[in-house]
Amino acid sequence: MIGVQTADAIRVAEQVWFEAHRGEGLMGRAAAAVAAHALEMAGTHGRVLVVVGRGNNGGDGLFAAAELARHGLPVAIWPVAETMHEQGRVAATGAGCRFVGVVEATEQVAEVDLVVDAVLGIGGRPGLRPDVLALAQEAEALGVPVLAVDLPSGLDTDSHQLQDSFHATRTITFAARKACHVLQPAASRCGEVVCVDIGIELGNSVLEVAEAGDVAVRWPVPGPTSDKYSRGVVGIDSGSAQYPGAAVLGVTGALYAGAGMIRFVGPEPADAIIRASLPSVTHGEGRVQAWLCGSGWGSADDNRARLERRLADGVPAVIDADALSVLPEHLPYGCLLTPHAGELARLLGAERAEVEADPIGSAHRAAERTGAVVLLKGASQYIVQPDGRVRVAVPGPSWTAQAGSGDVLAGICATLLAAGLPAADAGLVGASVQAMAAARRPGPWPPDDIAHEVAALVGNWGELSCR
Ligand SMILES: NC(=O)C1=CN([C@@H]2O[C@H](COP(=O)(O)OP(=O)(O)OC[C@H]3O[C@@H](n4cnc5c(N)ncnc54)[C@H](O)[C@@H]3O)[C@@H](O)[C@H]2O)[C@@H](O)CC1
Ligand SMILES: [K+]
Repeated sequence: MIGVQTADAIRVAEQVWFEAHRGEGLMGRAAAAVAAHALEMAGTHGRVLVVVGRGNNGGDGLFAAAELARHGLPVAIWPVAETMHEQGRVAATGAGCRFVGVVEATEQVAEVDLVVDAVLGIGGRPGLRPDVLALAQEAEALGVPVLAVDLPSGLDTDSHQLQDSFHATRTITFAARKACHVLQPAASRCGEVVCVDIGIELGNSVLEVAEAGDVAVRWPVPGPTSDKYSRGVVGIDSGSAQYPGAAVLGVTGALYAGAGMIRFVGPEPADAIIRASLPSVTHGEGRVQAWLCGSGWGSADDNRARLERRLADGVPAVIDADALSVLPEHLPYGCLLTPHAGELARLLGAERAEVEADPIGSAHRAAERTGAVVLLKGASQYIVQPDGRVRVAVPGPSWTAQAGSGDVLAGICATLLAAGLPAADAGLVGASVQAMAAARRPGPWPPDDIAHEVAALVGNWGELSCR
């Protein structure tokens, strides 16, 4: 898991470091890393424009500029504020960098091989001054590579929200990733994110982002003594006369994620379609280890009773879509709610915009209120537990933003719950595996094709664990 830290936590850790290592500087380490990446991106004869702000982020930029000039690269520096990091200025001047004003900097953008953005880092307020924004937009429009120091200036370090900012090709950050590097849409401005260890010690992270290896180790690969019951029986009550496809997709997700057995109890015409197209699915009531309810129910009058009937078994359930509007006071232990932003807003009696502005806080409110784990779906997928722990699934391509992806995902998660994974792991692993499968097959593939890709991906993990 990748731990994410706040700007405040970094500042505190830097302070602790300075108290223990008087006289030594962290900035030299940060600047050396920036210079190494700049050299790689610009090439040994590349021309570089470094845009520096007044704080320590600008200091990193000035020392990196000095290093590049010592390697023989022609370096121009635009200091955007009236003041700048003094030792950095001396180093850059001594190394032969040329200082330019806004007019020349703007002309230079079309000429250079790399722009280094060292305007604002973790001390920056969101947004950019108009002249700096104009240069950032010019670089983007011309396709000039941009290397951001710590974060693309203009972004809010601790937020997922988009601001007027540089659009980096690569971002070199220090000590740990911050929210803006990993959460969409802000992360889309960071390009490739490289995290450099500068030697400071950090405590617990505010949230964790899953990596492929975290998904593989949690996946319930069957062992030599597994049978269909021990692997997990999934009960699926989804679909309606209006939305039979949701049921077919949920069953497909469960099947290709490796359910030991599926009992489908949803209505026609989905029942007949599934009998005809997915013959391994059984039909009718029986014991299950987890339920999937809600996908494609529509706004029927009996949704509340339909959900109560399924929850009466007391086994964990994935509660999706229309069932999220009719939650009872008490849910069985271990349930997973799978709303998108609109559904979460309805559940909370809030506006969708409020959820989009504060996805983590909103998901946490729902988790606290219901006692269930919440998987909030979207470009970044948050798994939030009632105790406030937050994890983010492995990101995937935007192609999965299509009708039916959520139905498949609910089926995958229900399979994982039935296999015995705790709800937080079922949400994390389910959302991640779908994204990873989509990444293996980028393009406008329908969600059931991506479910097939899940089976191919997971099959490799099975082979690894059998060796
Ligand atoms: N503290 C340290 O020892 C280290 C700091 N490092 C660098 O230092 C950065 C943090 O430095 P600072 O705390 O000086 O903060 P920044 O360099 O991020 O910028 C803060 C300065 O810019 C001004 N400012 C803030 N928002 C603005 C806006 N929207 N428009 C115009 N001016 C604005 C502030 O008044 C302040 O003077 C990190 O991001 C990192 O790049 C690294 O060198 C590693 C070591
Ligand atoms: K920056």
